[in-house]
Amino acid sequence: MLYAVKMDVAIPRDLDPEVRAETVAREKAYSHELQRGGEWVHIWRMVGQYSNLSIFDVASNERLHEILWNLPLFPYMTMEITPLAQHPSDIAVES
Ligand SMILES: O=C(O)CC1=CCC(=O)O1
Repeated sequence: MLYAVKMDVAIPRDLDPEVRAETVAREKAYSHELQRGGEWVHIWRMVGQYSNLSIFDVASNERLHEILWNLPLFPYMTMEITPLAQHPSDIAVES
């Protein structure tokens, strides 16, 4: 199941800089692990924003929830989640 997830990050300005750096480093490592495992298919920076647009390919709604809930930056994020379906004009799937 494919999902587009827009993540807007808003880390409080007064967060301890060490906690901030450590949380961002854990977020990166967690993201890399899921990318290597094939569930986090794409991550794009949204120009001019502390936001990303990501594509996930996961087995279920529950699995996506688990992944997102465990993001180290989850407490500082707002997300918009869009389930994706094949488009009939996609030449990659046209028969
Ligand atoms: O910087 C972001 O957009 C938040 C984020 C998600 C995965 C990652 O490494 O950073």
